[in-house]
Amino acid sequence: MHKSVQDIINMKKEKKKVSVITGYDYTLASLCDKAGIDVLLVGDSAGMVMLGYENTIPVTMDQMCMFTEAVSRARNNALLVADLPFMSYQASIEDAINNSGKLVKAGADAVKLEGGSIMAETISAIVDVGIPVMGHIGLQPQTTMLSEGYKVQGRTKDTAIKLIQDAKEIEEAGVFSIALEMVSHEVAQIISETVSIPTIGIGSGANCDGQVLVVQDLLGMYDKIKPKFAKRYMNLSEDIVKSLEDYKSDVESGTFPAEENWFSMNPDELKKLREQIGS
Ligand SMILES: Nc1nc(=O)c2c([nH]1)NC[C@@H]1CN(c3ccc(C(=O)N[C@@H](CCC(=O)O)C(=O)O)cc3)CN21
Ligand SMILES: CC(C)C(=O)C(=O)O
Ligand SMILES: [Mg+2]
Repeated sequence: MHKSVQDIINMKKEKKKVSVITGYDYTLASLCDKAGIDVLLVGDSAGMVMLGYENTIPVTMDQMCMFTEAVSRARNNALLVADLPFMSYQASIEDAINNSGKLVKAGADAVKLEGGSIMAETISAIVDVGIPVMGHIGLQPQTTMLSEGYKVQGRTKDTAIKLIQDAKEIEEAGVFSIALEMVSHEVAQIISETVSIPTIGIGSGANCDGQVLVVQDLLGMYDKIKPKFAKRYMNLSEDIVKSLEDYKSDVESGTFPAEENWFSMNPDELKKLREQIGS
């Protein structure tokens, strides 16, 4: 049986750090699950990493459902959380509930949405119908059209107080965990000490209750943005390009395919064929 929302909540009490990976496809999600990652997040960053958009704004519910279905076929162990994409929950509580239901039917155990106190009512409405919600405060990529890009949040006293207040209000509204994206590490620590549910940091320092990274960032295969928090455990792009160059050169030289890569007829059948067609 895979991990439950309650298992993740309990990890904070047991002082165990929660490992979260954002992934979108069957193949990589299978490997994440095999590695024992606690939570697989089907993030709306899929729009950038899988579909090549500039930001997460264009991502649709249909796309999120497709990625969620793919990851759900891969997981045996992890909890599966899916992002509600831009405009799938902001316009009305009815939208939020309907679209959360779609992600659950696609295989998610919980949904994640961006926003602090202004989302409190929406969060409790989704939780009330029986769908667990992960919060997401700090940098909110779905609202960066209003600001100047992907910047650190909570560096001043007043923005810090707002973030702490947001965390408390969404905890009160019923989230089981809160993603803290690009929050100054001091504020992330205060929030983590204040709320009783696990905080999951990305670019928010070491005192969060867990960490999240995008799998393609971790493997070093997404080169378009290189945020300082995205530690590269491999430089897979280099290896992939090298392998593809080797393949191209093997095709051109005739080194590939070799005998081990092809299939033969039954020799008797080949003989009969030759006789019949006279070759
Ligand atoms: N592949 C990928 N990884 C992510 O972590 C990610 C996405 N996509 N898409 C959605 C958001 C956008 N994120 C981003 C994107 C860029 C920066 C960035 O450029 N950061 C710089 C500037 C920090 C500053 O000084 O304000 C950095 O050096 O970290 C940060 C977060 C995080 N999320
Ligand atoms: C980075 C995480 C928190 C996310 O929201 C995403 O991958 O979309
Ligand atoms: Mg997201």
